[in-house]
Amino acid sequence: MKELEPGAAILVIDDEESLRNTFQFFLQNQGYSPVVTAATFEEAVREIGTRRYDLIISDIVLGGHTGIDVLKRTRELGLNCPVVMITGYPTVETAADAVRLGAFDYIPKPVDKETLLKTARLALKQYQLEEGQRRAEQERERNRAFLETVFKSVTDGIVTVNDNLDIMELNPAARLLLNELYPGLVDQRSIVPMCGLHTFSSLKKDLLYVLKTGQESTPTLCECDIEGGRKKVVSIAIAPLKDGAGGYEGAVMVLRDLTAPDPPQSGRRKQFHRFLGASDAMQAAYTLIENVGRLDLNVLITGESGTGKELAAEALHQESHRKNRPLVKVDCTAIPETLLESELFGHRKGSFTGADRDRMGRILQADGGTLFLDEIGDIPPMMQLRLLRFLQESTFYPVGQDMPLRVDVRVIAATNVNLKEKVQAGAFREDLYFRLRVIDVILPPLRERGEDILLLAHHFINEIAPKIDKNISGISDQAVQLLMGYHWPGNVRELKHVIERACVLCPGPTIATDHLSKEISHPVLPPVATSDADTDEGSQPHMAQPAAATELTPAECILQALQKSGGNKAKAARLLGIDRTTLYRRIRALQIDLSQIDT
Ligand SMILES: Nc1ncnc2c1ncn2[C@@H]1O[C@H](COP(=O)(O)OP(=O)(O)OP(=O)(O)O)[C@@H](O)[C@H]1O
Repeated sequence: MKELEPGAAILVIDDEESLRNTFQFFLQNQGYSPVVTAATFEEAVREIGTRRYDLIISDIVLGGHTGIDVLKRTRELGLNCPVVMITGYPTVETAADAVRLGAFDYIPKPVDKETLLKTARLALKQYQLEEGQRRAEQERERNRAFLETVFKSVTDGIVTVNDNLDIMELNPAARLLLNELYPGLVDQRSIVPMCGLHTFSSLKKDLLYVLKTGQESTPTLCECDIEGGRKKVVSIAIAPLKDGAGGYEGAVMVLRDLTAPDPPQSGRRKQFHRFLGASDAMQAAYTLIENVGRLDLNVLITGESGTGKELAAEALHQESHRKNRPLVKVDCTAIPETLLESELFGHRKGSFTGADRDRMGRILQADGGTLFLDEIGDIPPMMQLRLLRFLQESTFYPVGQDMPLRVDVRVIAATNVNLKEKVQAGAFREDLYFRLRVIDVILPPLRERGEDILLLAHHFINEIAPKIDKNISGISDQAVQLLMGYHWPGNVRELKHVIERACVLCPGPTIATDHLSKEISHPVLPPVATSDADTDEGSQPHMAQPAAATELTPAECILQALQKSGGNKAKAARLLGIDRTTLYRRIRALQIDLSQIDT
């Protein structure tokens, strides 16, 4: 009788080719698919990292490794699929050990096909059952995570207290507000000291009423003095904290800040943390970072190279309640693939060749603070899986350790590749993408921040010139035009290098066109797309490397685009892959004579 487990994927690991092939042939014949084989521990680990298996059948002796190593690795990766050991008679005790360590079962050699089939069916059946339960648990966990996200992101402060008026939980908004109303209260983990303040004289009475009767209290409006001689008006509503079984286990306070907002800031900000820039695009980025910073959510920062993604991560950390805890940065591409795992998760002494002592990973270093994962788009599939597990559970296993560690870390990731496209191409896990991108901050390229180019250029001159004993005070009009007309593929980082070079070359007080590099004075621009279809909305052609560059000057490129669009500037901007304002700015900066265009 064939009992198929449709789609059940099986990995067979054995260093003996004939056995591998026999198992594969037999199991495939029974309808299991795919049945993949691996000859070594390393090959098996690679396989486990690249696809999902429902069952692993492993020889217990594997060259320098054992089937138990496979089992451990599988569990370290957070995978729960059953592992069945194949064992020779002399190693039955090791096999029994394997079962104690979590193997599903063992089959002694020579392997009887019926036993193999029976064990495989049993393992898959039990796995199916457990997976069902796990999925239900995950569903509950997702709901819980959703509620937690709401809890963390609402602007009202939410505090839960028990019968003794001890603080059980509070969201980031409550933490901020309570810190203003009563500095130090949150650390005392009790609401009692606040009840002692004259302003909150009815708070204790209301809390006790709710705790005693299980009824909501009438919301109160409190006016209180805060630091700097300012006042805050806060409404407090208290309700019983239901326990899901008809009873209640404490009270929940909802604090709403009703203070009239400060008058709008006069003028726009030219600086924000380490960012410089007064353009509209940067004003929007500053406000977003301010608002998102204080919410304890994972953030994905995207933007072209050199747009300041690291600065954004620093600013988000500084704006959060974690600012006095560490901000740990990891450039995922700077660390070789083989070391990335131990760099992030740490390792135990002896867990691999060269691990001569315990090592604390970056995640643990970031406990209580923020972990910044730069260039996240390039991490290998196995690391994607491990990171996902960490983000789902806030726990992780250092390499070679069986006991998980729990940490409280906010993750900020950054990438200059289009992660959504990578997800669509199957190169980045979708579940990880959504976990990382609870909120995204998109940094604009420099070419879309026209006025910032000069602001930054002058800032860099003031920073660099004194360091090399130069007295440089300005930039010639022609050089300004070139800087304004350039498309800055390397963004602010490139601008800084250009100014550094110009300062070195400039003998007098003014930077002139001669001091600018060839890319600026004779830029090679991306070729003009030939049809609207080449520049559909989502593909942002200016962000991609041009497939083939032309030797046209910027002015010629613009003229060519305008010719092609019959003088229609919106269409020409689309063809060039820039927005209309940038096109207008460049036309002005390059003093392009529009009368040359045949319309
Ligand atoms: N708005 C800005 N104001 C001042 N300096 C900036 C600004 N944006 C970027 N920089 C500077 O430009 C350089 C590059 O910034 P950063 O490393 O944050 O960019 P990035 O987007 O992370 O780049 P990559 O993707 O290549 O890692 C740094 O020296 C940074 O200080």
